[in-house]
Amino acid sequence: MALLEVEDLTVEFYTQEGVVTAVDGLSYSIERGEMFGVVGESGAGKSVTALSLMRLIERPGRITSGEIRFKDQNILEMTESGVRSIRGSEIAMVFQDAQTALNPVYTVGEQISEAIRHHLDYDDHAAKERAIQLLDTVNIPDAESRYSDYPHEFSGGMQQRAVIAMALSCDPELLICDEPTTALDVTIEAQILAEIEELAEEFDTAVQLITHDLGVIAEICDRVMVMYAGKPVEKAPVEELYYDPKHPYTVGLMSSIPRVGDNRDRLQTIPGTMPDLVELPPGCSFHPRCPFAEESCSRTEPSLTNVETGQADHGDHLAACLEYTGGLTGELDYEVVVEQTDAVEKPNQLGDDQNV
Ligand SMILES: Nc1ncnc2c1ncn2[C@@H]1O[C@H](COP(=O)(O)OP(=O)(O)OP(=O)(O)O)[C@@H](O)[C@H]1O
Repeated sequence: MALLEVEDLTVEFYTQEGVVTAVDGLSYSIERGEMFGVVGESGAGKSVTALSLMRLIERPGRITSGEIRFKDQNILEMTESGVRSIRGSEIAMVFQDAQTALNPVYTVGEQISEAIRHHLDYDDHAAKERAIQLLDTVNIPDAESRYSDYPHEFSGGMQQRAVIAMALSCDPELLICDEPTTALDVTIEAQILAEIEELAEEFDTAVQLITHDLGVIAEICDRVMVMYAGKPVEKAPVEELYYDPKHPYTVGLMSSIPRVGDNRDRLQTIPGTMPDLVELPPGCSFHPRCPFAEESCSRTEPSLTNVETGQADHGDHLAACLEYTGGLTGELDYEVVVEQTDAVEKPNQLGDDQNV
C-alpha cells in the first residue's frame, strides 16, 4: 500500500465565466519516503492538487469526485476534526512565500515551539529544546540565539529554512513543498533543495515537490508527474523523463531549462498559452501548441499509455499522446542530446530544428 493514493480526483471552480476544471480525473500515488515531483506551467493545477490533499479547497472551488487515500484512509470522507489532526502533523506543507507562513509579531522560535506543543504532547521547555534542535538541523547558524529573532531579522533563505523546520517539527510522513525555492536566488535554492533532500531522508519523510522548473525536479526527485491543463501528460522515473522525455509538452518544458556551463541563450518558452480551462480544446488539450499535432489529435483525447508496450495506464513510464497507441501517422521528430559537462551529466536540448 502506497503512503498516498490519489484516484480520479476532479476539482472544479464555479466562476462567472463558467465551471473551471482545475484538476481533471487525476490519479497518482506516492510511496513512503519517496521524493515525488509535480511539474507544469502556471495554471496546470499543481497547487489545487496539493490543497486538495489537505482538504483546503475553498469556495468557489469544490472537489467533485475522486478519492484521496492517505495511509489507506480516504481524506475526503473524514470529519473536519479528523482532517485537522492530520494537517500539519502527518501531512505538512511549505509554500513559496515564507513570509506569509511566518507571523511577524512572534519570534521564529516561538512559532516553531507553538507548532510542536500544538501537535505533540511537549511541555514548554521540551518544545523549545526541540525547536532549537530543528533550527540547527536546517542549518540556521547559532540556533539558540536566533531562536529569539523575529522573522524580519532572518534573510529570505533563513526564513524558508525556518518554515521547513516548522513543517518538520511534528515528523510528518508527507511533506508537500509548493515552489519552495522560487522566491530565492539560485545559490540559496540549491542549498535549500539539498537540505530538503537530506532531511527527508533523515526523517524518512515522503515529499511532493511542486515546481514549474524541471531542473529543480531533476536535482532531488525519484519520480515525476508532468501536468498540463489539470491532467497528467507524462509520469516517469526522473532520469528517464530527463534523458528520454516522451510527451511533446515535456520536451517543451525541457528546452526552457537553463544549462549549467552553457552560455548560449537557450531559454525559450513553449509558444502559446495554457488553454481556457472552462472550455478545453477537443481531443488532446495540448494539440493547439504541439508541433507534431495531426488532425486526429483534435478528435481523440489520448490517455496515459505505457510508452513501450502501448498498454493503458500500466508501468513506470507513461505518456498521454496518440503516438503511443499508434494514433499518429508521423513521428515525434525531436532529439534530446546528452552532453557531458565537468560537473554532472546533463541532457542538452531539443534538436535545434524543433522549436517546441
Ligand atoms: N480561487 C479560484 N477561483 C477560480 N479559479 C481558480 C481558483 N484557484 C485556482 N483556480 C483555477 O485553477 C487553475 C489551476 O490553478 P493552480 O494554482 O493549481 O495552478 P498551478 O499549476 O499551481 O500554477 P502556479 O504555478 O501558478 O501556482 C487556475 O488556472 C485557475 O483557473
